[in-house]
Amino acid sequence: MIKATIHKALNTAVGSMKLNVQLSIESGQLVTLYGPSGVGKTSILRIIAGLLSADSGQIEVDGVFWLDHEKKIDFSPQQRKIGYVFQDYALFPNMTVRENLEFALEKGQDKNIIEELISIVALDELQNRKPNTLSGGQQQRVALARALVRKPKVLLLDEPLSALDIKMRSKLQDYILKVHREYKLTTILVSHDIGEIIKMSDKVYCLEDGKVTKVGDSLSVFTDNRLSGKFQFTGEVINIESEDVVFIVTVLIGNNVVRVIAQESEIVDLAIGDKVIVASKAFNPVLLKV
Ligand SMILES: Nc1ncnc2c1ncn2[C@@H]1O[C@H](COP(=O)(O)OP(=O)(O)OP(=O)(O)O)[C@@H](O)[C@H]1O
Repeated sequence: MIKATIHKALNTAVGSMKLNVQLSIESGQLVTLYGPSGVGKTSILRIIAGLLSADSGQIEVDGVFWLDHEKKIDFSPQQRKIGYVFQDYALFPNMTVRENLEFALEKGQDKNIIEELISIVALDELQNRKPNTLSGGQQQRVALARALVRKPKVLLLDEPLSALDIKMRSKLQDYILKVHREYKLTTILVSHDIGEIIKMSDKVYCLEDGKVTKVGDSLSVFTDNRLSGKFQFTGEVINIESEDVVFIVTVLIGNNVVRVIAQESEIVDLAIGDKVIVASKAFNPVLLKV
């Protein structure tokens, strides 16, 4: 179980912002941090990893305090059992896939973990290649495997899939879920993709201006239980046009474009770029802003 209380004054482009969050994550859960750019999601991950110091707070993982500001406990990043995957892979370009993994081994650590990880994320054929000869998805599989070499308890994923196309994302989501379950990890993911969040997470924390505004299981957080439809898709509004007495809202769902007829009352709050849920209600499509 991870219990964290984090306080940190951050300097944003428009002045200072106080990061004040409390997280409570059961062991084995996959939890997502969701919110607009600049609300402090990466800072939370970096503070948990020990890469950024909090002004005050506590981080307790399975009964061990990694951080207790009052008691002056502050574990180094090496002492925290963390695996960290970034959006930009951050692999060593001059090393092969296998060497990238071996470099992460601790002194004296059993090397069998390397074979195991190569096999679990299907890197057998690629293990002697250099990162710049691999696709983004393949590189991210290497980064994921590398983050697991030291057998972390906690896996931190900072928008790991946002540079990948939809097909690759879906494949990588499956790999992440596989390792999350197989290694019984507690995983914290940062993601903007609501479909991804619903597919992957047990719980989601919505953040605004450094504070948690909503927390719960992903489906109820994003639908607010307002919908009982048989299907629900999330997408982004790419056009709104009026036609006679109704409006046509064009929504990009994955790589499909869907046109939904809407009443004026449904579109008053809606703008291009908004995330929406398209669902069914009594056989009619309905739109709901997320
Ligand atoms: N070490 C630091 N000290 C003070 N302020 C910082 C520090 N690191 C980041 N910030 C500021 O904190 C704010 C939040 O940044 P952060 O990267 O945590 O947001 P985010 O929610 O992850 O955003 P994005 O989705 O764009 O990655 C930014 O305005 C950033 O400039």
